[in-house]
Amino acid sequence: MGTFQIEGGHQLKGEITPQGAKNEALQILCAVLLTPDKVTISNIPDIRDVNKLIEILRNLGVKIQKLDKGTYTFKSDDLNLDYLESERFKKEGSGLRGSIMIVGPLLARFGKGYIPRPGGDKIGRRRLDTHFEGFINLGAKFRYNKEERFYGVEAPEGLTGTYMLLDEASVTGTANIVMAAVLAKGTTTIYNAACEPYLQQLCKMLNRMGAKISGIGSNLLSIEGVDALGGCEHRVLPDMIEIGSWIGLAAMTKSEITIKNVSWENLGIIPNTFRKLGITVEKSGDDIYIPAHKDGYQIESYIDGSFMTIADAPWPGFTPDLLSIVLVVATQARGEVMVHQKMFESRLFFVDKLIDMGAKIILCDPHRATIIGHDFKSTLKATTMVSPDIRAGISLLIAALSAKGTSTIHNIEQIDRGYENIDERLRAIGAKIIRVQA
Ligand SMILES: CC(=O)N[C@H]1[C@@H](OP(=O)(O)OP(=O)(O)OC[C@H]2O[C@@H](n3ccc(=O)[nH]c3=O)[C@H](O)[C@@H]2O)O[C@H](CO)[C@@H](O)[C@@H]1O
Ligand SMILES: C=C(OP(=O)(O)O)C(=O)O
Repeated sequence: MGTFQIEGGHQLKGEITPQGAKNEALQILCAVLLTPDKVTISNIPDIRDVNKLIEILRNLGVKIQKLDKGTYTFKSDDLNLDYLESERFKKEGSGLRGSIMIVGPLLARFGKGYIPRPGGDKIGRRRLDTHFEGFINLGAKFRYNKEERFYGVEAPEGLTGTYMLLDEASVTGTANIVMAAVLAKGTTTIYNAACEPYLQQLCKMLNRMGAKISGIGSNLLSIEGVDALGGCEHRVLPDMIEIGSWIGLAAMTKSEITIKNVSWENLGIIPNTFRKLGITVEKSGDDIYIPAHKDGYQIESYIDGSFMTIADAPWPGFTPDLLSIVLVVATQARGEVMVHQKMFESRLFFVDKLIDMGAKIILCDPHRATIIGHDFKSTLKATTMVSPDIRAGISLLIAALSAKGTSTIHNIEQIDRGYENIDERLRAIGAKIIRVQA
């Protein structure tokens, strides 16, 4: 278990460039399985989850070449499908959430797809029904081995397009079904589709490969099946969750930070949500400029004067992956806010650690926390903590950077899952953080 030691209380200053988006990269990497031709992808983040998925692709027989930092070519012309039934795959496939998205492309191209129960954050129930109901709708046969927690779908005769109304707008579920439908016979219509920029990027990439997808960016996708897909080039967008994390970090440490090349048009409601906390988020070309909040930041209230709530929702709503950051930033705001995490039932428990550090938070129930900000009149106290999941981890790190004294965060592998080289990048803007090897 790796550890960070963080000396808090220092203002940071400078520029930070976001990495490529983790959740987009996981989808895009799975899409390389849909064609025997070469696919070139750039801006792939060098993070644990992505590297694990690249390893799975390699073990599946995908020929992978690294051209440059973040740029790889993939060629899936001679796959080793036996790997899917190996003990090794059972271990490697369950190491991350994103591995679930190899099933759709494999089913579409080879008539079968298998996956052990995927990993990812332990933040509540993470069911896969939407994925498999989608495949079944397309004509696949489904089986599940309860003992081994191993899922399988098969369609030796191929898939057939149909209309489907998803039971929820699942992000990875929509990506999986889209990747299966692009090679199905006939037209598939997916209503209540997720439409995060991750998915928009995936659909645009698939169209460049020869797919016929319309409705991109909406919750109604239409996919006219084609016989085969070819190669393409694709660049992963900057990671909007990292961008939100840096906005929170700047405000909470009263630092002046420029976040470079953020792709503003793909940030949706994120900048405005931080503005509701009173944070100045300035657009400067394609950068975000956050001035030092010397006088703190004041949480807005609603027009009628009632209490602000920040809640998650499928895109274009506010992503659940930034609620933990909103929560930690609110601990030093002027005013009160309720954070309502609707999607996941175990994602707010980390507030205990913030309370230990001196934050004023009431956990109303597993989904809702009320935060009363200190307005910097009292700083958080340094402590020792364990990172329970990726976003709680970064939130605790932000808390530690703002706290008085030296904090220790264990289990930083959770943070490394999604943040590239975070200690070095934070040191470059003045943070006092060191990585202590396990
Ligand atoms: C690898 C990857 O891309 N992971 C992301 C993906 O996970 P993932 O695709 O696993 O998450 P899903 O979109 O399937 O669902 C997330 C949770 O929200 C619930 N739910 C979902 C849709 C809805 O309309 N109502 C609802 O309550 C689901 O029951 C589930 O508990 O999307 C999540 C939701 O944005 C993000 O937190 C994860 O970072
Ligand atoms: C929940 C997350 O990731 P995963 O779905 O990979 O667990 C996240 O990125 O916040």
